[in-house]
Amino acid sequence: MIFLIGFMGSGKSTIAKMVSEKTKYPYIEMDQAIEEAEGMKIRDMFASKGEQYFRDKETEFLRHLKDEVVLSTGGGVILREENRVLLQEGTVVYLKAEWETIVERLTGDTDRPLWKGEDSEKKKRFDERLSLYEQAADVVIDVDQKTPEEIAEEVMGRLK
Ligand SMILES: Nc1ncnc2c1ncn2[C@@H]1O[C@H](COP(=O)(O)OP(=O)(O)O)[C@@H](O)[C@H]1O
Ligand SMILES: O=C(O)C1=C[C@@H](OP(=O)(O)O)[C@@H](O)[C@H](O)C1
Ligand SMILES: [Mg+2]
Repeated sequence: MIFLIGFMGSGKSTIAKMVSEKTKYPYIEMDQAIEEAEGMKIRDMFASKGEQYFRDKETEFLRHLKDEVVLSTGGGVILREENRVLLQEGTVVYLKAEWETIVERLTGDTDRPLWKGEDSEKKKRFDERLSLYEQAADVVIDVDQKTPEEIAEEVMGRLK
C-alpha cells in the first residue's frame, strides 16, 4: 500500500491518481470513500456531526484497509496516533509543501471545512502538523515549484 500524506492542497489527490496509473494499483480517495459510506459530503459531516465524528470514520477506514492500493488520505489523518501506527502497514509518502505553495493553490477554495478563517489560524494549523507529517513519513518529497508529473515520477523513483 502506498499512502500519500500532507497538508490540504499539497497535491495528494492529484499525485495519487498519477501514481496509481504508473503502479497499476487502484486509487482510493479516503475522503470520497467516507462520503460514499456516510452518504454525506465532508463539509456537511463537519457541520452536522462534528470533526471528531469524521476523525472516527478516518480511523475505521484505515483499520479495514487490506488491499494493495494508492491511497490519498485527508490532511488531518496524522493527528491521531492510532492512524499513524496504522499507516505503517504501507509506504508513507509525505508531499511536503511550503506555506506559500499551499496558499497559492487553495486561495478561493470553499470545499475544505478546515480551510477557513484568518490566515494566522490556517498557518497555525499548518505549523502544528509539520512534525506529525515528518514523524509518519517513510519518504519525503518536496513539491514546491514542480509539476504533478515531476512529482509523480519522483515518488516512483523513491518507491524502488
Ligand atoms: N504540482 C502542482 N502544481 C500546481 N498545482 C497543483 C500541483 N499539485 C496539485 N495542484 C493543484 O492544487 C490544488 C490542490 O491539489 P489536491 O490534489 O486537491 O491536494 P490535496 O488532495 O493534497 O488537498 C488543486 O487545484 C490541484 O490541481
Ligand atoms: O486537513 C484536514 O484536516 C482535512 C483535509 C481534507 O482533505 P485534503 O487534505 O484532501 O484537503 C479532508 O479530509 C477534511 O476536510 C479535513
Ligand atoms: Mg485531497
